[in-house]
Amino acid sequence: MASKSTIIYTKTDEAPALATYSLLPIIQAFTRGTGVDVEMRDISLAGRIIANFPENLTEAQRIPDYLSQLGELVLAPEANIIKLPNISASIPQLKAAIKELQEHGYNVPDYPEAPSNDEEKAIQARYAKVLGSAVNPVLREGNSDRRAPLSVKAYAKKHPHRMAAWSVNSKAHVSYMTDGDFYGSEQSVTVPAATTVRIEYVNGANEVTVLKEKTALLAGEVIDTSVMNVRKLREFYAEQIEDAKSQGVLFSLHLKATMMKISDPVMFGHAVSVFYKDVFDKHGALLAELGVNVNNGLGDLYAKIQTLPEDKRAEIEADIMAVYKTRPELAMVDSDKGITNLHVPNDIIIDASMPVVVRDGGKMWGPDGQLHDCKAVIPDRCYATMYGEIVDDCRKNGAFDPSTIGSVPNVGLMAQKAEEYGSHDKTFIAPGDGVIRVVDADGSVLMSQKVETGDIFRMCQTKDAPIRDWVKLAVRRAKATGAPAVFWLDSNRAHDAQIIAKVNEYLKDLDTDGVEIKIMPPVEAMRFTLGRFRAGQDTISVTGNVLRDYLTDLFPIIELGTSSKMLSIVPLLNGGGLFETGAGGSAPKHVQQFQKEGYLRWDSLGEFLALTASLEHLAQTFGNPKAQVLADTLDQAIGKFLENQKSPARKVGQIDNRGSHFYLALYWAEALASQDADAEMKARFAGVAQALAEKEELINAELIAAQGSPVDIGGYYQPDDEKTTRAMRPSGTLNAIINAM
Ligand SMILES: NC(=O)C1=CN([C@@H]2O[C@H](COP(=O)(O)OP(=O)(O)OC[C@H]3O[C@@H](n4cnc5c(N)ncnc54)[C@H](OP(=O)(O)O)[C@@H]3O)[C@@H](O)[C@H]2O)C=CC1
Ligand SMILES: O=C(O)CCC(=O)C(=O)O
Ligand SMILES: [Mg+2]
Repeated sequence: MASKSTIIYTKTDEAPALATYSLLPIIQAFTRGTGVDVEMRDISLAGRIIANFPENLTEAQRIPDYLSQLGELVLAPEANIIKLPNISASIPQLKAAIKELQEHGYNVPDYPEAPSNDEEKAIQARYAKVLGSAVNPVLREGNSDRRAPLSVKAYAKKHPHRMAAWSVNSKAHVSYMTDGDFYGSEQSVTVPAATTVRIEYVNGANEVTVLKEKTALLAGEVIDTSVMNVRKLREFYAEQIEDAKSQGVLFSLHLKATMMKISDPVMFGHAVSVFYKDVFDKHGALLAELGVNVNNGLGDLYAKIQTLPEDKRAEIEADIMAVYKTRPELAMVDSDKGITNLHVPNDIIIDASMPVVVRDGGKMWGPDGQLHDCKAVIPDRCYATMYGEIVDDCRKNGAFDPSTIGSVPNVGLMAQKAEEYGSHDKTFIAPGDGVIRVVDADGSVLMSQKVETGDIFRMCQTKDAPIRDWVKLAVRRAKATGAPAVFWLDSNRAHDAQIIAKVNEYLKDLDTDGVEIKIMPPVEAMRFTLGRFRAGQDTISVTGNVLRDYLTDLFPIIELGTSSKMLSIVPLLNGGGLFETGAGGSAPKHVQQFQKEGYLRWDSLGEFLALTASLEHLAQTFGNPKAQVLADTLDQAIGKFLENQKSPARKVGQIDNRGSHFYLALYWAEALASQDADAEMKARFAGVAQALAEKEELINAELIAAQGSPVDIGGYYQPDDEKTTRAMRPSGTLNAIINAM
């Protein structure tokens, strides 16, 4: 396990993993001899699959269960982790990763989609630990503090990114259910003392089936239950499909099937089977026989009908094409390849997809490869209404101007799997009509929800200590910035009502002198925040976990063009630090471009910012002055990096991720050579700075020469180390300088 001055740097997936091959050697070279060790831990999707099946693998193939180890480390005060974005895998992605590992000679088992015996059930249970958002909830043992650093915000104002115009006649809008959703059914209680509860289903004949035997609760913990009525959900989808058709707008669906890995794939699946109803009406029995799972998208149907005789397969494919004649056009992911919003559940993910609708003037890509007004379907009212508000605001007031708008940082409640984050093992599909209820250890029924067959029941839990910490963090940020802090809480939501009571109570214990604090339901909070935003004023959003996720992509994408430039800190409850690299994800499109044309447009600014915060935390916690020098000089280097516009561009022939790392190294070495706080470091880095500066032209030439043709990295989920190192470190001149440090 890590020693006190160790920074753990995570190996993850896709674009950030590629960037790591280039950036980590530079970081390790710069920290050498300073008492700071930077060690890598593999928590990639492939690494986590491997870690869960050691007995199937050779000694050389095995990877320790680093995620569990880090899950323990975050409880310790010395924790210092730089966490890069990772894939939260949908089932199609998990299957693809397994297939790739098998092709690489790893004897990991197939994913049993419909386990038929105990052995298969055990395998599925092991894979469940790898599926979906399986990393972040384990590491986020603290609440979330995400904001645009002042230098980054100033840069964005000076160099505003392009925002598409909004027309007052735009037909873009957000559609949500009016009843039968999670919002409408929520119940919530706060338990006064520690206890355990049982979740059980009771059918019409009063027969009880236990769904989850025991859930331990701490004193003061808030629990809530809610139900999505799927009959009403399907009616809603059908109406919205018709409405999109009659309005002539694209139909789009925005869910979080990756993070909300149990409930949202089911909601996604209902959209697929309603949209392609004619196909399922006609071929339902055959498709069921083939094991088609609509929750995995239409892509699953296409994959499974490949085994059919040619004429049958062609008939089904023709019936799919016929659907498009009667339905509205779908929002597209890749119109050239005919990949729609409903193809897989992980292509359009709400936190990243809705901000792009706002950025692009209310439009999404249509089947013709052009942008069109869209209907954004977000079934549950808990969070949909605030998106409705921002879309309406843009239609009324036009596009936001990044050169003048304010900033909306976020303080998010997420520690210890707060709210929906911890609901996965308490989400059930109702086996029949009846009730699902939560029963206390003493036999009293705490909550009872009416369900119909197939309904989605969800229970969440939110511990008291994280809530106290979150309120404290909000006040701290408001004091530090002078910006008002708005708690986005809706007293009409049962869960929020419980949280509001706690917020009001805990605020009394804090020094709130001179701090403006408000509590508003999401729609009003959005209205209030946007008014200030357009006037160039900053407003802190203080939210639960889901709004944390949504707002920390939404506002950064409007303000900065991408959420990857955010400072994203998780002050761990026990004193350690988790430093996330931006607020965005692992950018799969960037990998496609890299493989096709040897150009990586991934911006590592999030890594730079996280590293600065991590070094600073280490310096202050363990009194390491060299780490403070590294942090201060890195901060200066980032300033110069922004000023000189050394972020990756987008096209071959221009600076890419690798070139941006070179400039960071150059500026960091120059700043170290110019400081006077540490003479030894000053002397050591003088030579490095000089060598890098002298070779600037040659290094750039070598880096640009590596672009422009396809790159083979030997795998997508498990790239080959040697091939990827070669691809990501193509400048012999730069490597020689870094390796000699
Ligand atoms: N913290 C975490 O671990 C998170 C993980 N994820 C995971 O990431 C994957 C992809 O999610 P997705 O919804 O596509 O969202 P992403 O944020 O990964 O990507 C959406 C778009 O944002 C832009 N972008 C994101 N990061 C960068 C960057 N560093 N530099 C430049 N541009 C960037 C890119 O735009 P453009 O194409 O215009 O360049 C990219 O195509 C999923 O598997 C998801 O589960 C998602 C969020 C957080
Ligand atoms: O854990 C996940 O699946 C995604 C997390 C995310 O999007 C975020 O924290 O912003
Ligand atoms: Mg997010």
